[in-house]
Amino acid sequence: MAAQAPQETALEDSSRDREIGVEQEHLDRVYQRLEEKIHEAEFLMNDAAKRGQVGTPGALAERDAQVFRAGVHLNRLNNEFEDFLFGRIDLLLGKDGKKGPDGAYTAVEPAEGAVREDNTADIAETLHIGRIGVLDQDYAPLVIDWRAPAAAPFYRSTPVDPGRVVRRRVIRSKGRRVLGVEDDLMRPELKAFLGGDELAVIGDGALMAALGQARSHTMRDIVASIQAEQDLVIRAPAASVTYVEGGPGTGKTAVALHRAAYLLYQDRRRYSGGILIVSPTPLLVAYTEGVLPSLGEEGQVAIRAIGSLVDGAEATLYDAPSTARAKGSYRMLKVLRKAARGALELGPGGRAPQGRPASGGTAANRTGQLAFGDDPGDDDTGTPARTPAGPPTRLRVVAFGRRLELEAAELERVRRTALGGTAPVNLLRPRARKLLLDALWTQSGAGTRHSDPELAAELRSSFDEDVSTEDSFIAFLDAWWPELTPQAVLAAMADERRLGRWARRILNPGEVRKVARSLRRDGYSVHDIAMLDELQAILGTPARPRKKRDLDPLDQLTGLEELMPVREESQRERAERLAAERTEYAHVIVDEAQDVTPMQWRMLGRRGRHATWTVVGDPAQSSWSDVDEAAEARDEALGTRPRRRFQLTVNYRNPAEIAQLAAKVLALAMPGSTSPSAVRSTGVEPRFTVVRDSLAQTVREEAARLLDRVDGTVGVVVAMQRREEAAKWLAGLGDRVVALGSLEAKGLEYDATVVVSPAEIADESPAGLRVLYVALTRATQQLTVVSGDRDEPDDCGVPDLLRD
Ligand SMILES: Nc1ncnc2c1ncn2[C@@H]1O[C@H](COP(=O)(O)OP(=O)(O)OP(=O)(O)O)[C@@H](O)[C@H]1O
Repeated sequence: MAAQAPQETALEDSSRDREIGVEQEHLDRVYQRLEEKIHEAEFLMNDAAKRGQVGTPGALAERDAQVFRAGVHLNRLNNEFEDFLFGRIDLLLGKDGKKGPDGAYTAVEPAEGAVREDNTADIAETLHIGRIGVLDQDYAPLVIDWRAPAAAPFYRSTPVDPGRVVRRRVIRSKGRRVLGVEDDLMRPELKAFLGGDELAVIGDGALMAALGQARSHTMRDIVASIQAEQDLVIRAPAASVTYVEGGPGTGKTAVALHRAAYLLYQDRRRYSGGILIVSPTPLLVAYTEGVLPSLGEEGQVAIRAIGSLVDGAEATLYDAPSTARAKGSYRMLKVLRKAARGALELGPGGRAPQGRPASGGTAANRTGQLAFGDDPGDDDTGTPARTPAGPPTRLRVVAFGRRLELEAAELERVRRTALGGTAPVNLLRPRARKLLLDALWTQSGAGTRHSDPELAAELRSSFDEDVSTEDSFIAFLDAWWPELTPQAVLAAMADERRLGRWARRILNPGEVRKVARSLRRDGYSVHDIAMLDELQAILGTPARPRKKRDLDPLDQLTGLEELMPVREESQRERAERLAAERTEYAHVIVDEAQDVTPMQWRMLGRRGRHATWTVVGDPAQSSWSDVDEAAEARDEALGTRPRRRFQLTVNYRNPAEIAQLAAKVLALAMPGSTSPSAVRSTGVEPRFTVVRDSLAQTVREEAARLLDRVDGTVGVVVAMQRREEAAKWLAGLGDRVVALGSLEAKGLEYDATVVVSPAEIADESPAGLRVLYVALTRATQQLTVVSGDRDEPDDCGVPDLLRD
């Protein structure tokens, strides 16, 4: 942390106070203006409400639009009131005298002669940067929105390439009080004057101050200290695919979130189609979702875990690595295609296999349409405990006074014909119905009765009408070609024998057994969610008549029903409703993209068919074993859109001491790759210890020790198989400490971490070394490694994997 130097002189103190006073004055003006704007917005809303429900439709439309705009504005102002102002730049005169829409001069480079020959210059423009823009009564900028072009130099300017910036200042405030300022000089060689006084320079680096702060359970925004290489990504044009790679702690997640806010600001209309941010775990969603509201967005951005992308199903279970490999790979696609068609033949009427959720889980329960007859039981063999009810094997109807009958073989032929091609199975039902009617018509012989085509057609149509309204025909069709749901097909795959049939020559018998067994559990894994989504695409959703929302007659009159929810719903409810209704997005941001499996890429691809993309990841942290197959799937999902690649190179999270240790594992996991350079050092080396009395006791003591040493959070990272017991080890230590499995640690960070048995973590999956690399890079200050026997620690407790 950038503590104040003890030898700071009284003179320095007084110039600091003076500069704080200057910024306080400005902040007071800004708040005064904000209050005026809030009153304006409130007045607008009240006034519009008072005008009541009278007037022409046009006037009512105008009223509602006004209420809508005022509501959004008010909400924003209220949200942004805290720590509103955070930056300032002092600039030289620009090349031309042109101003942009935000009232600031647009030139990036200084005018000739802006710096005098004796290396002195005058500050020609001062801009304050904040979370949203504020203009004064004369439309001069009091605060520039951080996403506006005029704010870019605040992030981009460096001493090597300063542009017009002389001094860059970060302002720290709480509520309405300015607490401190930190300056960086971009042109240290220059003597610059502002209003006749020499420009003051205070403090020693805002970035270091930000990085040293204690961590909480939620992420903070980094608007005040975005670095130049990060800013390039945040402001990259949205066209096509922006691909960002960088090691742990380089700010990929932070950059992705700020980019969402930036894109919305740049082109709100275009992104009203929604921005989807996909995170690997609900833990990471919870950690990051607070960042966006503080960036001034209200609802167009959905942050979802990859296991929560399918409505009505939520991933709560983990798959063993080998099961996950089978479920996530492209091979599963072929299995699902077979299963979707095969499931038709099972027919309705039985009950869902044991173990699927009793409510909300199986299609049978949710839609009442379908349940399968057999139950795999819980044993490893997957032997069916009962035979399926099966589809009906005979169709009997009476038409034109004759009894007609289709037997099993004929029905099978009709089914095959109907299933030909690749159309979604559920959408083929009308075709199957037509083919059945054709077969019955042929059997009736009625087609030969008339040579006149018009009469023949009439006869056929009345035949179709008669048969298809007959109760026995309707019941048959429902049983023989039921509408399948993804959940029901997945439930059908829980039967090992059946899955073995559908997966013949695609999965090996061991995989079939593991996948079937995993599908008999109560709940879903992230991989199941991608399978459900794929099945939805394979099955298709038959069109249904749309239910009309109950509308106020006045809304219908004005045609403004879309605006009404603003008055009825909170912003959050509205955002949730929009997110739930949305299936495709205008921009998709994928965080931790290195872990996305081929099947998951297909799921994401369906949500961004017409989208632009930001894909953020680090191959060295990938927990997915077949990196090439995932890359192929990613390329397929992103299509042929051109890619723009960025690399982030600086590690802002880990101190050098921890980064150096993690680099040893990186060298094993991905020989030849370079680690990002750590930006700071704490002087505290990682601590190594071995199990003393018991693993539980040792870990507990080490966690308690770290809780004493840091102000913020402590994370205890264990192999996935230990995560439940680890939570018990920490009981009673308070909520600053948490236990998490290695895969859950992805993307998160803590002040200090205890990594328990590197060997256990590394041995847990084929990508184990990369998972260990993730585990070792979570701490912002201190790291303790606890070794068990399996780690083969040396005399100093250093495990084999972490030795030189
Ligand atoms: N410019 C910055 N100013 C202040 N803090 C920053 C900056 N960039 C990154 N950080 C901080 O560094 C930490 C790491 O950032 P982030 O989690 O976005 O990294 P990441 O690249 O996604 O890491 P990982 O790959 O390990 O998940 C966060 O605490 C973030 O706030």
